[in-house]
Amino acid sequence: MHLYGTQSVNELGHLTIGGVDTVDLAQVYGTPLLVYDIALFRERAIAFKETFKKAGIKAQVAYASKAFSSIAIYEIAKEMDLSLDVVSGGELYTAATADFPREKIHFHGNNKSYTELQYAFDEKIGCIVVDNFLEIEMIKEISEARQQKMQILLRVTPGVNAETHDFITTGQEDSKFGFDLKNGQADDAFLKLYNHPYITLLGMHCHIGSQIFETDAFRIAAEALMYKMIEWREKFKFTCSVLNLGGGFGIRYTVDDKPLAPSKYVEEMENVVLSMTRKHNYPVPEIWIEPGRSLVGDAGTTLYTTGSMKEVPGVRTYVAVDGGMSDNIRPALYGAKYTAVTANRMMAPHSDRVTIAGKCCESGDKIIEDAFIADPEEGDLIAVFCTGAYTYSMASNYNRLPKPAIVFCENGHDQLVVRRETYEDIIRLDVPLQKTGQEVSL
Ligand SMILES: Cc1ncc(COP(=O)(O)O)c(C=O)c1O
Ligand SMILES: N[C@@H](CCCC[NH3+])C(=O)O
Repeated sequence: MHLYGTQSVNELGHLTIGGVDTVDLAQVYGTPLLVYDIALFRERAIAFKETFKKAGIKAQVAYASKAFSSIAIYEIAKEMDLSLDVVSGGELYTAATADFPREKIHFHGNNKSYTELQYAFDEKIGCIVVDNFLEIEMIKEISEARQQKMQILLRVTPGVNAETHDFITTGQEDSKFGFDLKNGQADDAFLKLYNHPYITLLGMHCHIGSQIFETDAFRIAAEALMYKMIEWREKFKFTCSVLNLGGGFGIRYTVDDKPLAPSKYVEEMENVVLSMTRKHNYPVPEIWIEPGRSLVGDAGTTLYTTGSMKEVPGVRTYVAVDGGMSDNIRPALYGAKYTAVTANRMMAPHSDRVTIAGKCCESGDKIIEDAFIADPEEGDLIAVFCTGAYTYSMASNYNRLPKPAIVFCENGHDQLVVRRETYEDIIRLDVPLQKTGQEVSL
């Protein structure tokens, strides 16, 4: 049994997270409940930052908050002196509500709307990561109309195919994101922005994919971007001051995943940048990175209560829990694998092989096939590990299930940071038909 971060087992045989008994958490807040180990988040943030510091390289570590966005996690990110990636007006609004330092907010997205871009200017954020030609025109128009400066990075696709699930690779040429580095698009984008009175081009950005376990792909991407930067200096006498290499650092969902320490990814990037800048006498750019999953993924654990069970003789036993694909779509969407334990009976042998099913009306609503838990009983508390990234942020109200509550635990204390949805929340946007006395014809 692999435990993460501050997880432990107390004298009652209960799983604890951040020094808090998960059985108590379930009683106080109900289930499903998403519990974050905040010390683990902090540890990871420090590991990324310290590696740059040791090498004496100026850096920004931006939390890619699409992985999990809430006011409280932005407050923790602020405390940890991280920067922040947002990909929508909604994430920016959440960041503004958390009073996140605007100059450390970077705005991403392959189809930012005019309104979203205006909002970014209103908030005077630190940087817009420009993704396409339409966006270039919109940013020019807004900055000129307002006579307001804006810093930008150009997002490019370096043609790197990182080994991960097809849907979560982004650095290959056939991608909806960014300007192609090889076919001249990136140069065209550069020329449209170069020497603009209000737009300050800081440098280049790429993000090659997610849940990556090797450093080669990052090295190849970093080299490709550095070569382009060197070319722009030769051709246009322009020097990039920022190289943003994105996120994508893998975590351990199951025994098959072998993630590297944060320092390993960062050191590889540093080595490429330092050796190429030395060789080409190029000023060392600031390196920016954007970890999402590796900051929050294994810091999150979902607690479910077991309900009905069904044995299909000779095939499998289904153990149903009180959540499902509505709070974690990743197994259904990507075939993502997780591990689980029986949190209220950690000392019992975890030798029963079961399928943990959700409660949604879909046969594919399975959280884990072939989970090994204690001999299941109705009312057990199942803890599914590593659910901190891309679960709540991708959650839905399918079957009108209310979204779970979220609790942060640290040093023996727990705090509710997102309350559980109620049935009133579920219908809050519904507009009943107006009673006019006449039938509505649609
Ligand atoms: C541009 C960008 N940056 C950062 C991330 C964060 O990736 P991860 O959560 O894998 O670290 C993503 C998501 O893949 C992304 O699209
Ligand atoms: N949502 C994906 C990752 C997408 C990363 C964002 N570009 C996942 O759950 O793994």
